[in-house]
Amino acid sequence: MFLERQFIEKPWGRDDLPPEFGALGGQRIGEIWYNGVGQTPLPLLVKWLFTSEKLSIQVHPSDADAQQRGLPSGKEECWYIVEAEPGAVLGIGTKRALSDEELRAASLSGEIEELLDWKTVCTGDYFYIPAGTIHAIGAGITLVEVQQPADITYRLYDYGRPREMHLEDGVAVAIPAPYADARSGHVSGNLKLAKGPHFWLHHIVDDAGKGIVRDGGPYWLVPVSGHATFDGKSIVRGDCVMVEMLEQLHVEQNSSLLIAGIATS
Ligand SMILES: O=P(O)(O)OC[C@H]1O[C@](O)(CO)[C@@H](O)[C@@H]1O
Repeated sequence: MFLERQFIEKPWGRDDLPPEFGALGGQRIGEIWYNGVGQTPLPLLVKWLFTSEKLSIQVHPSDADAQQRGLPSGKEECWYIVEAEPGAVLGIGTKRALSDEELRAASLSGEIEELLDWKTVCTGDYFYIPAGTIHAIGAGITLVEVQQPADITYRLYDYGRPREMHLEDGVAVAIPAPYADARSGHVSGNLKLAKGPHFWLHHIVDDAGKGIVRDGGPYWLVPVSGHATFDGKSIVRGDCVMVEMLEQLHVEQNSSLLIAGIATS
């Protein structure tokens, strides 16, 4: 099933998306969400993000934090960098551990921007972002994000943009400490990128890569570059296809395709 695109406007988005993502009528699009028929939400949310400015410095709740607030689930996410302008950065974790009071004060003053640990990124970098991690995606980046299907972001700092802030919830759920998650790195071949309690993400570059996928379907196929077919039909960058089996998937040599699925163990 080819999933339906939902275009989300964001102040940090772009009005010049590559043509394969569809006509946008001059809107400033930050995200494309991939939903089921009639825009039905699915148990995993795949997004493309396109940035021209920094996103808010933010944090997401864990399942337990979300449930305490009457929300069905928290939000963990994983990023794969598709393109990054030279010098483009992501902020993940803080340079040192902070107390709640320090985090609150730094968020109010903007000092949080200097306390965040910014890293230069390039095509092929990936990061699993556990709930509670303070983070911000920088400008000039195109990435694929796979996440729990919960639209809950607590903004700690937004560079003065006139958007809603969530300081108290953000401070309550944040774990303000250096990022040290082993589910991060740089990939160019067939590799299991990350597995969390809710979902997993693999990167494959040819048909042999299908062999590393041990978990059952459904599978979300996200072509990034090169050429792939499913059941004889071309699937190209801009598509996201949900399938039950991988037998009919063919990935040409030196392509780049992400496969995501729901964690069952
Ligand atoms: O608050 P902002 O800056 O719009 O950022 C929200 C976005 O950030 C992300 O959590 C990525 O970090 C997206 O999933 C989410 O839609």
